[in-house]
Amino acid sequence: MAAFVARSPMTPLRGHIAAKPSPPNQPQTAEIKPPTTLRSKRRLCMRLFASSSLSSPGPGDRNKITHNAAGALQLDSLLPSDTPPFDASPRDSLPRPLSSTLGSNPVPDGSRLRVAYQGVRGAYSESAAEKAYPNCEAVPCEQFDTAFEAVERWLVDRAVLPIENSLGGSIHRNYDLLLRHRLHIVGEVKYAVRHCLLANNGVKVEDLKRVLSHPQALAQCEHTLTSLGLVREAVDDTAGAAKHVALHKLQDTGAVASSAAAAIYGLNILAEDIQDDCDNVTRFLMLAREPIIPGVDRPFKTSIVFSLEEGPGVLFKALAVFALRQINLTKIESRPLRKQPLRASDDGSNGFQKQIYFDYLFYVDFDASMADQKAQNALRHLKEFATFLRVLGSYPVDTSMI
Ligand SMILES: O=C(O)C(=O)C[C@]1(C(=O)O)C=C[C@@H](O)C=C1
Repeated sequence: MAAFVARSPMTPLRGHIAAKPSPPNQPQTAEIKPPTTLRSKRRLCMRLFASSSLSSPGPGDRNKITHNAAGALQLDSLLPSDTPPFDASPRDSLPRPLSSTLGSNPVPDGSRLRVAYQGVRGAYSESAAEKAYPNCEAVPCEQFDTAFEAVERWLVDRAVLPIENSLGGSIHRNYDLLLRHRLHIVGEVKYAVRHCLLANNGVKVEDLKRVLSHPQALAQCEHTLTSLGLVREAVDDTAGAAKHVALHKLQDTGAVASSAAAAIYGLNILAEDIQDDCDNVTRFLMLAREPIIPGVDRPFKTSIVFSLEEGPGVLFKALAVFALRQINLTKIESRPLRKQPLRASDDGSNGFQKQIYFDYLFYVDFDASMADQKAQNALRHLKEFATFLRVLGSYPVDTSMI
């Protein structure tokens, strides 16, 4: 069995501005209306910054924005002032109202949408961003947090980030970041992920001892990599792995990445479609500073997050608010409630010792628009006993052929 070594051979990550988590204690169901005047736009901008614990962007902020060695966007408060500024051109300093038309591109003033993704050129996330917003300017970001922050700080217009994969499961980090940040889900895009085994010119499969890739990609190719007896090393993204192998002309190390990454970094494709199942699809979320106006003209989905009191049947009761109204649930995910991960029962009535429970946040996606009365009633019902509830977004279902 091949060993899994979780370390990054890439340039060490620089510290980025950590967004302070917002306490999940207030229902966040209110919509922010698009601003109409420049002043109200500025006010909205300030309000958003205030709520995300980040200061509003100004000339000084340019010093904090850089690209790393791999070319990805970094937000760094510790950089010297002579660091080359990121091209946050004037259009980024003026807030633009978002339209309710998904995928609207180019934006009304004729400029292209700037869309943040995690990874470097050739990452699947870049292709997903281009599928979500054709002709956009895809902006590479070093980490998921960086992409969230880039939208919050008006450096880009949108972010497209993976949330789940049909083989590897949920991308937990992004669930946690959805709650920590104040962005809204305005759409989803499904992308068929087809992994290749890449190596430098002249390197054969039998020369390989190890392989680099994103942990999700390594997990999606578990059988193939095990059968080849390769040691796995996790890096930040698949294309970054390809770039590293090419840059260092590695002869005993391959990368699991896309055919696009092979072309960009000049690697050979030793094997195609090496994922464990040919149906390998990653679902990405499209994130914006403002929500879209939910409609009923096409299939919509709504994503929420809530927490509950401990007690028998409480989760059953929570899910029943949807079942009672014939609302189909498409996804449920639980994550530790970090602010209060454990809870001791104060009920000593059964004569046993106090019990310690884990406390959770539940993320649920359901098949209904917030414009639908049924969905509003279901959430009103849920609010009667949920200790916290936030609507993350109500957006059109991606029904496109993958
Ligand atoms: O590394 C990449 O290329 C990515 O875009 C990231 C990512 C992920 O986070 O799941 C996206 C799609 C694939 O599932 C594998 C990796």
